[in-house]
Amino acid sequence: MSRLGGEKVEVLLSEAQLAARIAELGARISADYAGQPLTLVGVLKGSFMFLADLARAIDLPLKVDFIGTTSYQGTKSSGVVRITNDLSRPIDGEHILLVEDIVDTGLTMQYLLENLATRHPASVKVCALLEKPARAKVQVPIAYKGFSIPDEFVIGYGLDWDGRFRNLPFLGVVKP
Ligand SMILES: O=P(O)(O)OC[C@H]1O[C@H](OP(=O)(O)OP(=O)(O)O)[C@H](O)[C@@H]1O
Ligand SMILES: Nc1nc2[nH]cnc2c(=O)[nH]1
Repeated sequence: MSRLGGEKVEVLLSEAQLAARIAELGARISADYAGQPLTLVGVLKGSFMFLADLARAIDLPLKVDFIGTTSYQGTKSSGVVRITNDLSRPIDGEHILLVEDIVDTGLTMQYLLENLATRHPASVKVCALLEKPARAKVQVPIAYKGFSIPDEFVIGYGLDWDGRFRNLPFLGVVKP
């Protein structure tokens, strides 16, 4: 059995499309933060693959940390964001780039932006691989965005469906 586990999955963004866009984002981030110390904060679990590729596309002496959040059961947001793993150290005075796989309702990012602001960083911006504008419940400023996508539940490249499919190297949609 393959990593699709027998499900029919349609490719929305191929490995090559993801890689090309991430190279562009990395170049922009490298130029914008040149000469400044930058810390990438990956939002677990969904961002692990994106962060690994983005970090390698950024030509700066980076620091990397992670914060874990959860709010989805299956394909539904509970609306309540919970931190499952906190940052490993204080971030006061640091330039932070939150690295997120997807901004859907926007509730996770809104919660994290408010939470990190209380820790007195020098700046906090958002880099999101995907945005689903049709589902936004709150507006979140995304400084670096990979793709806007239609209102479909997507899987792969870090994103799960009930914990599975994070290891697909592309972004897909499950077909019935
Ligand atoms: O904009 P929102 O509607 O808040 O959705 C976005 C969040 O949902 C997913 O995380 P999830 O809570 O499923 O946890 P996971 O990353 O561990 O899969 C995704 O990784 C984002 O963090
Ligand atoms: N896997 C997955 N997680 C999400 N969290 C918020 N939106 C999505 C989505 O479309 N797919």
